[in-house]
Amino acid sequence: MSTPIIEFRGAGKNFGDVTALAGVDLSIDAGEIYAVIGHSGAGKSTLVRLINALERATSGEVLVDGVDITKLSERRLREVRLGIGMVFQQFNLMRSRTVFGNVAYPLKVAGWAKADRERRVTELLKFVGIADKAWQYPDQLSGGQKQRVGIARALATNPKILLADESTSALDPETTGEVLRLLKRVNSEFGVTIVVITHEMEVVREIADRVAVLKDGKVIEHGPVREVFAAPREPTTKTFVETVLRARPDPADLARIRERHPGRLVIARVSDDRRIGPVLSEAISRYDVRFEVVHGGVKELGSTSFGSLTLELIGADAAVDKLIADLRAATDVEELV
Ligand SMILES: Nc1ncnc2c1ncn2[C@@H]1O[C@H](COP(=O)(O)OP(=O)(O)OP(=O)(O)O)[C@@H](O)[C@H]1O
Repeated sequence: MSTPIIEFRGAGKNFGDVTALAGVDLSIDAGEIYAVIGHSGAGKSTLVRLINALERATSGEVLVDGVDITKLSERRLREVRLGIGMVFQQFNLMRSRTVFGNVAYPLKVAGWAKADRERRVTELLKFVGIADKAWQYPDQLSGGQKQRVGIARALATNPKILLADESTSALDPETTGEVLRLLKRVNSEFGVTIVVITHEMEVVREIADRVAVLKDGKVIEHGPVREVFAAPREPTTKTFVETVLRARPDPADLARIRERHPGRLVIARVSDDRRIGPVLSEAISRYDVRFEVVHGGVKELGSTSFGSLTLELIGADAAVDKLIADLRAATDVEELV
């Protein structure tokens, strides 16, 4: 049985007339990587800020390690916050301190002895791969290196939870990939629960076990990443998934496809458990319909693959209708009209 380390129970947050979060129910297990995705203004930062009580919920409960933190005094909250690390995309490093000094800072605040601090900082800088930069200043570092310092600093006091804000990504895609792989190591080697907020589905695909989609302050869909990718239900989720797959022809592609393919066009979602092969293999013999794959993309996710294929179906209208109906029994199919 997995144990929730963070639980939202009907949690809401209003800023005056603005409802940033409304009745959020969400449960994050110890040791998992949980992604929260949503467009700008959906409420992601607010959700994360409720976890370390930088904001207080205006309704409902937020449990961290079984304790409802909405009811705690500031003094008790400081203790809870010690168990939660935070990595900001804007880095928030102190420019006047060296890399070493930045990572050592939270240990100093927590009252660690000098020798212990030095040992811990050295170990952390090695772990994040910037031991050789210990005596440099933030301004001398690249974005990726700064992010590594931020991760080392966030891990300094051995938090159980790490909150990572990837939503205003200041890094190029390659560096983002390196940072995500580092976060994965933090999770697998130290068992740290990671909550990552993002507006990129590629980030979700690369790193997360489960994902929640936020829209207008509500969780509209959540589940294991593989399931959400294979069968997104809500239109917002479908759009996010499509940005990763790039499987849907954009209007310019579609215009070119139409010039060469006058038959009816459908987009079929495919995954390991949504196979269209059996239906298509009988297209000619059973339906007297020819088909051609005219566009598509299939990606790997863990041990499964998923994606979308755009097919041209050529045959009598009634026959094509029948084939589409049988494809629909196997998966989501959309006709492009
Ligand atoms: N301190 C605040 N005072 C007033 N309104 C706020 C405050 N913080 C957030 N909001 C509002 O709450 C809503 C959710 O904001 P939030 O920052 O949580 O969204 P987000 O999904 O993190 O967006 P982004 O991706 O742009 O950071 C928005 O309408 C925002 O304007």
